[in-house]
Amino acid sequence: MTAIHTRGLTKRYPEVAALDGVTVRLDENRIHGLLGRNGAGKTTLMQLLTGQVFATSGEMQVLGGTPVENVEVLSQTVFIQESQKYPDTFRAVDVLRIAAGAYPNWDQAYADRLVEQYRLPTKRLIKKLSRGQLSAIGIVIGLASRAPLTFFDEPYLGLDAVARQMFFDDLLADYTAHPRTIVLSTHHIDEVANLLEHVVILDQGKVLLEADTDDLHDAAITVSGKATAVDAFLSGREVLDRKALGTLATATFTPRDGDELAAREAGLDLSPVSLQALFVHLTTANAASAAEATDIRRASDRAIV
Ligand SMILES: Nc1ncnc2c1ncn2[C@@H]1O[C@H](COP(=O)(O)OP(=O)(O)OP(=O)(O)O)[C@@H](O)[C@H]1O
Repeated sequence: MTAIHTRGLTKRYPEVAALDGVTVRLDENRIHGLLGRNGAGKTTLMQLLTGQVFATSGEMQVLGGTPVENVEVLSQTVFIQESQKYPDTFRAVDVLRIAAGAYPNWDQAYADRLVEQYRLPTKRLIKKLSRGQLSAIGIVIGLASRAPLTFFDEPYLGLDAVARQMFFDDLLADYTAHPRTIVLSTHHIDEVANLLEHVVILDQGKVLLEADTDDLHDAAITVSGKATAVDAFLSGREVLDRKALGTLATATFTPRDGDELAAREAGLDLSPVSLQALFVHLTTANAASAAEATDIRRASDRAIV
């Protein structure tokens, strides 16, 4: 079943098209990664999908309906934003009490456990909390609400590495026990790569790549070895990236049938391309990478077949 389907979704501001003809399909009960460099349009897409801003044009279906002023859809949705503001007199305990009343699937015992785990001082005024503690409030709400559709927009600003890892572990454990659709925007790609089942990469408001992460692994391969052997092997192949260090070279390319065997026979080491490497490569030189993203998508489509 599809949780989210957009067609040609566009949001124009006077100076910029924050989203420009975005067509994506996100299946339900999966963890989707929304990746993109600063200003790519990630937050805007989430704001549109949660009815917080209006589209300029295009269509979207969220849990079978429009999210705009639709209580039925919005009551099943939680959106954790990095820039969430709270009234000056509020303490975390006040926010959590409101969240408990707002989300039908709220699990209070789980929320209490998370509060302890993230060492959240619930009685202190929110305006006195550190950046990481503020993020922890969002994480507790995002997880304990168990909303069928959960959006996390960079939810861990200010969290230290331990707390961040804790969040990824909690997310995976709770998602496994209570499957739901999760959309996570992040710049920490390597840290979440194992968690993501499907990714959408946005660049300047457009979809650069949409693919299942399993298929991406088949869509590009990294070879390394002696530079002369690597270059001989790459001849006639679609190269995405090549780096040399002295007499050694590493290159990422789009494989065709039989390429893995051929690389081994050429004495090269093979490794799956990392999502982070692919992301950096695709988003650094936009014009060239749009064509490459199309090639990778074709390759990942072949992998699906
Ligand atoms: N309310 C607004 N008015 C004008 N421009 C906006 C508005 N909101 C977003 N934009 C612009 O739209 C583009 C996309 O912004 P958005 O916040 O969606 O990006 P993002 O991918 O979430 O970025 P980041 O990773 O830095 O948070 C940016 O160029 C931004 O400046």
